[in-house]
Amino acid sequence: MMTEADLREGIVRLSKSLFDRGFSVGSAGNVSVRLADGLLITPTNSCLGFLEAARITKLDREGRHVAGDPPSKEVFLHRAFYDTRPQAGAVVHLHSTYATALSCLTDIDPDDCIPPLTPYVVMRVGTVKLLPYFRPGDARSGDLIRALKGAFAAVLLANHGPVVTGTDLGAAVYAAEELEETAKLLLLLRSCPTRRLTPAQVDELRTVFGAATPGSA
Ligand SMILES: O=C(CO)COP(=O)(O)O
Ligand SMILES: [Zn+2]
Repeated sequence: MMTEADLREGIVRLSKSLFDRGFSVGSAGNVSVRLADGLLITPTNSCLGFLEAARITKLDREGRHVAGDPPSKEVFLHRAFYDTRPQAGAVVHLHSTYATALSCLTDIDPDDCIPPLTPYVVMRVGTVKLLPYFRPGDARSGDLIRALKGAFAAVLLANHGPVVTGTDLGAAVYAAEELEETAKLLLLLRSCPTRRLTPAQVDELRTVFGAATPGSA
């Protein structure tokens, strides 16, 4: 069983890993984990590369500030996922370059904006819904996630970036990385005739690996 101290250290370590590899820049992005009595989330305006475990924000189950610095202004995105997906143990929001580029295109399918190009995006991420643009910190984006009733493990915020869940922080980070790499492939292949996995191939992955699909983590 991980202690709160372990989870704080995990947020510091994996957030730095994301930052060091260019998945976040400046003070963009935020990371949280679910606790039995609330959640831990990165403080607002913090850089994912330079977090301090003791300053990570703790909120209680009602969202009240219990410890650490003031929370990310996107905390409602994270709480919307925790409240609607019991299997979600962690949430990662990034402005990673290729996923954000994809989120700005006018011709992507809002119900399947990261189509099944490779097995791992099916296994780690599942179907991704595109949500309409609201400014960062506007609670209406949280309402849109709640309206999905937990059916998606990940969403793409239009002209902004991805919000990805996993059963624990490691799984959420892997899924965010897989989403970003698939967005990169989609953009690299944009002008090429491209083979996608067939529905039967997607179903096989879901059967064999219990892949991340709508309705699972
Ligand atoms: O990604 C961000 C806004 O969308 C960063 O916001 P915070 O610094 O408040 O976490
Ligand atoms: Zn953001």
